[in-house]
Amino acid sequence: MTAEFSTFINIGERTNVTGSARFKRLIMDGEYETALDVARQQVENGAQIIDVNMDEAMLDSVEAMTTFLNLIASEPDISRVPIMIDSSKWEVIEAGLKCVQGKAIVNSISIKEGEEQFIHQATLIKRYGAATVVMAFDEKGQADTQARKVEICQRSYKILTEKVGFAPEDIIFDPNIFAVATGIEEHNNYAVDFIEATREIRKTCPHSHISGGLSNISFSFRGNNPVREAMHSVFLYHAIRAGMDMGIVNAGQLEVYDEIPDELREAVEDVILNRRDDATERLLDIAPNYQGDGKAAAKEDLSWREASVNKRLEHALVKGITDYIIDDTEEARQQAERPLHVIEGPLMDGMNVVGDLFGEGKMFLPQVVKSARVMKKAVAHLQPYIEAEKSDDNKSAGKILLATVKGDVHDIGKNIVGVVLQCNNFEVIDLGVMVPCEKILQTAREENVDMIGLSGLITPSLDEMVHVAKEMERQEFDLPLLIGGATTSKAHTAVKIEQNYHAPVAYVANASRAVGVCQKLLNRASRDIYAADLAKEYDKVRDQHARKKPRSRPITIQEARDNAANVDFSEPPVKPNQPGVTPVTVDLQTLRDYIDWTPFFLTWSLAGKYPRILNDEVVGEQARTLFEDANTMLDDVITNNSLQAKGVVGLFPANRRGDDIEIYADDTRSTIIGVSHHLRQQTLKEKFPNYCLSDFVAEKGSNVEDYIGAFAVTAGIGEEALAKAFDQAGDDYNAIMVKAVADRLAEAFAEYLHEQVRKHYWGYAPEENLDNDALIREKYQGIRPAPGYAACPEHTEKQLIWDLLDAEKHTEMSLTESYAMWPGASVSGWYFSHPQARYFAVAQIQEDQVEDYAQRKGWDIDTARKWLGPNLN
Ligand SMILES: C[S@@+](CC[C@H](N)C(=O)[O-])C[C@H]1O[C@@H](n2cnc3c(N)ncnc32)[C@H](O)[C@@H]1O
Repeated sequence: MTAEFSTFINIGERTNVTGSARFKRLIMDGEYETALDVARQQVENGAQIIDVNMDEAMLDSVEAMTTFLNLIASEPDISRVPIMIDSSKWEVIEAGLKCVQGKAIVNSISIKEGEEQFIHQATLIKRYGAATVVMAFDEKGQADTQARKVEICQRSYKILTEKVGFAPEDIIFDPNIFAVATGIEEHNNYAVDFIEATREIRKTCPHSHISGGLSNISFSFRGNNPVREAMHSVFLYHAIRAGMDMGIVNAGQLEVYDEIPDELREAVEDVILNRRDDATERLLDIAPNYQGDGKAAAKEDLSWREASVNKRLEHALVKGITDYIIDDTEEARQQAERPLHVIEGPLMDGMNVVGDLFGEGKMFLPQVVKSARVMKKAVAHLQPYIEAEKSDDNKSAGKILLATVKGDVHDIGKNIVGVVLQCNNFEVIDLGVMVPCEKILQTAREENVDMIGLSGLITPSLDEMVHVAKEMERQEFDLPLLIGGATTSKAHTAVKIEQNYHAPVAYVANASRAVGVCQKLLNRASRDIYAADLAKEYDKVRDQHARKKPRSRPITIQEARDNAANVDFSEPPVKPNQPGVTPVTVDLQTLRDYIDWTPFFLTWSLAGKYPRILNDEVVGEQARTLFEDANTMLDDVITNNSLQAKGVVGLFPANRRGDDIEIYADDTRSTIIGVSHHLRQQTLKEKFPNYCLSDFVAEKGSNVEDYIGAFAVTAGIGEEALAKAFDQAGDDYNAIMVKAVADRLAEAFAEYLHEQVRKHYWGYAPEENLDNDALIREKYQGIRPAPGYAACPEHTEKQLIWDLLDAEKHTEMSLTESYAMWPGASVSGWYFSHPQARYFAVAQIQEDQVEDYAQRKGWDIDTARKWLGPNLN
């Protein structure tokens, strides 16, 4: 697998008031918490750095930058990526530097105002431990030619490293991407100037990085997206190979390099590489042909059937076409000396092409999973012949054991990693979900595996992974250990896991990284070098972690309570129409209309909002196929009744007592049937309250009779059996698809039931009339916070929901020892009806609250620390 694309760092740019109208409006209106969602979406969509810019004349930019960055600091899911502080005003940059605790990046400085100021600013940046973007700009202006770009960057590099003592790896040059094909002859070489300057700067300024804003290049083709996207793709293709390793690249504005029609690619390449004088005219001539649907013409093309059998196999693998695979495999078998040679030859060659295209960002995950399905079919066809030969010289790239750890049931991500590894000729032993440590280690021994990969989604799984690492050390294992899954991180791996185990431990951020990491770790020669690099990197992460200033100033729990949300209860809460516990059944056809499809595409690593994604220029075709497949699956499960949904809702009288909520049997409020415990934000808030969910329920003794709701829903009854059946038929794609669809149905059930509760069961919003889009955007009154999420991060509270609702009896849903819900496609939570109720993140809490919480829960302090671990420093 080639690494160029997978090491490219993508900078998110939506948190920029100059670039995003929506973000600007949110900031101008002071809606910072919603603006945070913009940042969060960027991270969820794969941005590895987020650029924050508050340069707007009507704004106090210093204040806006400070407020926003402080808010980001208390959102671990956002602040795990570095922040790029983007401003043309130095005071804004400095204000930003004061707020960011992790690694910040300044955007940007240059020698345009002279060396003295440059040195002064760089010295300050260095003091903050930040990296910086350096524009190719000097006293004479912005660099446009290769020579000027190189000269200014080299000069800046020399000053930074020699006079300021700046770490070269913290220098990111932006040698200016300018528009080409503008009709002005002097502009024709701009792309080449950038690419060649990049090559030279990377060579002469060791360890520095190169970045740039991609969309400028195609500016003159505004209005013709297919051509712009082809230009972006071609430019990036060459620039990355020359050493560009970062950039503002909107994935939605990028064509797959190999998919650009030949004629267009050639014309674009002529322009980008300035290969002929009439390049611009030629591109202008053909550009109109590619507007709109110009690319669709070749769809039904079966000409590939005329190629050689090896080429046909490759084509089928790359395109995921199963229709002819048995015939083609058989033809190849008859031509081969031995059946095994078909696997080792054309099939593996084809999979290598898939691996390379994926590694370069030219193929997407669902395509790879489909390729795997084709491969499996071919192998299944050959298997009897291979066995008849009694040959066992199977040359796998290595044997890898994968498992979701004890207490956790989530496995879509792990399954995808497994498929990707298999595509790359690794033998995968997948132990499934909820696998106890002993079983993992015992199987690893018995099967003599080369590596162990652990996965987990919920926070308690982090501790279980630490446990497995410690056990591996104690039992004297020497195998590399891979760590992955939604809540895992490089920081957690470095601080909590790696130190406990002497052999290599690697955090794998996503499926596309897995193959590269495994290959490096399984090759004896590269393993030691890679392991040493990893160890060094984790040392650095630990060091940064240890030196990290507290994210924001901690306050005592009393101070936090003194700044509780001021919630208005002058309007009496609505009494539920249907108090007590009510089981709910619903047919999947109804739920179908409530599905939020955007997360579905993300599961398959396709970023973009539904329905727009279906017409996205890059992933649109993939998204449409995937969407069609999901709907076929939905049709099937509905017709065959192979998945079922069950839920239960409970509405109870309740009042707040301190940070807890007492839940009563009936309106006499004399019998407490449960106490729901909550945590309060405990860092200094300048503009906001220190929220706790119980703030949204009226206080006991206030004479306000309030209520709370609880729910548990699943759409996963039948999910496991179905996934297993697909798995056994060698159809990983549909095995993953079932779970992805069941997950969507479960979330849809939660959305549907919440609406029913607002309008009927509780009935506090009987007139509500929202379409699905408005429901997804949570335009209704009230919230349904889910234990384990940021406002109520402590998972054991789910037990109370189970007890109050008798959830197991009504829904067949159960809780694991880590409080994961089984089946996987399940959702549970609380209902708060107050119009002021909102989501927030408890984030970091202090020892006094831990003690207080332990007392409220009846726990000893160690138990409290264990369950509150993710919110402790
Ligand atoms: C994870 S999304 C699920 C809905 C989304 N439309 C989907 O289909 O995936 C939003 C849900 O997560 C939970 N949630 C989000 N933020 C939360 C927070 N800060 N605290 C508690 N729960 C939260 C709530 O249950 C909310 O309804």
